[in-house]
Amino acid sequence: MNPQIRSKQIEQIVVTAEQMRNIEERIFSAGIPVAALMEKVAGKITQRIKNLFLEKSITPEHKIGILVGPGHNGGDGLVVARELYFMGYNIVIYSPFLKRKELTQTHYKYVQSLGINLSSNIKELEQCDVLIDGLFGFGLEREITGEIAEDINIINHWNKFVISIDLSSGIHTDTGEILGTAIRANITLCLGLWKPAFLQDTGLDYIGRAELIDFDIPLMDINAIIGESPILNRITQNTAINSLPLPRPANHHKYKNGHLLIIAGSKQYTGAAILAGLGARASGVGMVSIAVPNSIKPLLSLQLPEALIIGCPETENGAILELPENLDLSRYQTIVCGPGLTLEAQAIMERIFTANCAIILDADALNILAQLNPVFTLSSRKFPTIITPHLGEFKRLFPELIALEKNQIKLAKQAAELTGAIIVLKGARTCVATANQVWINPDSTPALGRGGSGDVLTGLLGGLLPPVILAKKPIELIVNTAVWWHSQAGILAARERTELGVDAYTLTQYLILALTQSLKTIN
Ligand SMILES: NC(=O)C1=CN([C@@H]2O[C@H](COP(=O)(O)OP(=O)(O)OC[C@H]3O[C@@H](n4cnc5c(N)ncnc54)[C@H](O)[C@@H]3O)[C@@H](O)[C@H]2O)[C@H](O)CC1
Ligand SMILES: [K+]
Repeated sequence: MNPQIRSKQIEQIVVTAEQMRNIEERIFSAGIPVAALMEKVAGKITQRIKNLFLEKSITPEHKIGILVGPGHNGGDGLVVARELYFMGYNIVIYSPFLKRKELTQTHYKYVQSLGINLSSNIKELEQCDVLIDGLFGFGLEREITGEIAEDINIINHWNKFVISIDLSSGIHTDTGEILGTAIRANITLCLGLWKPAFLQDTGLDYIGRAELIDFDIPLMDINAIIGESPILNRITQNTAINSLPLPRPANHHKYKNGHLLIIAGSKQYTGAAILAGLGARASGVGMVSIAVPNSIKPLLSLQLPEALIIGCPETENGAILELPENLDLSRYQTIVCGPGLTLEAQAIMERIFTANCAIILDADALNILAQLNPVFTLSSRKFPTIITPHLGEFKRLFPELIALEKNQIKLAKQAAELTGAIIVLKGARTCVATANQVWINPDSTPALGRGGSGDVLTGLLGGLLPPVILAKKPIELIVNTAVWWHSQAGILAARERTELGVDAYTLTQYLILALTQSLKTIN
């Protein structure tokens, strides 16, 4: 198979520890010997580590410490140690275990026979320039305690450059939770297929930069275990770009490209409406109408000359009191509601909840919804509903779920099952959940963690929906596209302006730039 096509398919897949074990079992029973596979995998890890050493100017004079666990993660570590030793690197192995799996023990015996330095004192690794962590991989199930936990804490305290094999030791493969303690890696080389730990906020600080090392597991074996439509999926550049309405049909006029209504803003939070409008601008939607309190209408017109600004009667404090009576909501394919509304805009919500088109609820619309029996309100909707809470808003909406579950992927999926809405649970690793599937955005930047960045996402998503709805296509995938695109803009802006330089307005200016760059690399 063409390696590029394979890589596009592989990068979308996520497997749990159990699924990985089952896939592994299939290929072992098909005939590849366990030792041969370990040799192949560790060879690929060694090659990648060698390149990382070149990038970091680490030469054979430097000292490399290898942490070796009792299972096959330790086995990988030992093969890497042996190969680096033969390349001339100065290696010291630390493996404080009395028992090892058979294959791991065999490799241990061999490195011993080669005379590679085996240390029994963690302090001796303090002289190392780099540490390679082969303590535990997807076989870790219980808490790390005792001497090995103390060792890990000492290692973390040293702040050395650490490369973890498969998973940073101590992280639970499926939940990303820290089991007692965990190695704080700079780079983690995930083996074969992505695991859920890489896609959740909990373990990210320990995983560092994540890279996938493909070792040619046949796709038929993967598919036999994960099925035709796997529940958990990674959003990739490929899936995101493919869902965009590009190229546009030559005969499309503005209304064929869809009409979005944004209901947002107040005297207090004027910027939120502007940012949502600028997010929508980048989507290429045919028409944007923005309903705001009357007093801020001139400001919106100035910032968004292409939009139709609808002034609404307002409360004493400058929030929307009601929508104009003659506002015909059936003209829009999508309504975005929420950014900067304040809780005072509660009176407009009944019309929004019963609107006969797709609605996207964000920010204050979610805070208002939280007071109105969210599960009942959302599940009563007859048209598509998307909600975009961060964890704080999610807690207010679904306190009963939060009481029983911590895992963000499960939480989002349960909320989608309960309500029938598409849940965009925002975080460092935003996930998009329907009742049947969850998609996770694997790449983002902490630069996006600031006020207004969510308003941009909501506007962008709002603008992307109408053409999809007009084309009568399913909307889930375009939600993924919005989440991915928004992050890519943040990543590009952070690269050019540092993580401090990505205010929400600047972010809007990077949306089209990020898309242009992606389109160049995908072709
Ligand atoms: N993915 C693949 O197909 C391949 C994976 N490889 C590597 O193998 C590991 C998984 O190996 P496994 O032996 O199943 O598990 P681990 O090495 O992660 O660890 C299990 C080992 O550790 C003991 N243990 C578990 N928890 C604890 C604890 N809290 N404290 C102490 N000891 C603990 C347990 O009893 C086992 O002995 C995978 O990550 C890859 O690195 C292959 O090399 C190639 C194919
Ligand atoms: K590891």
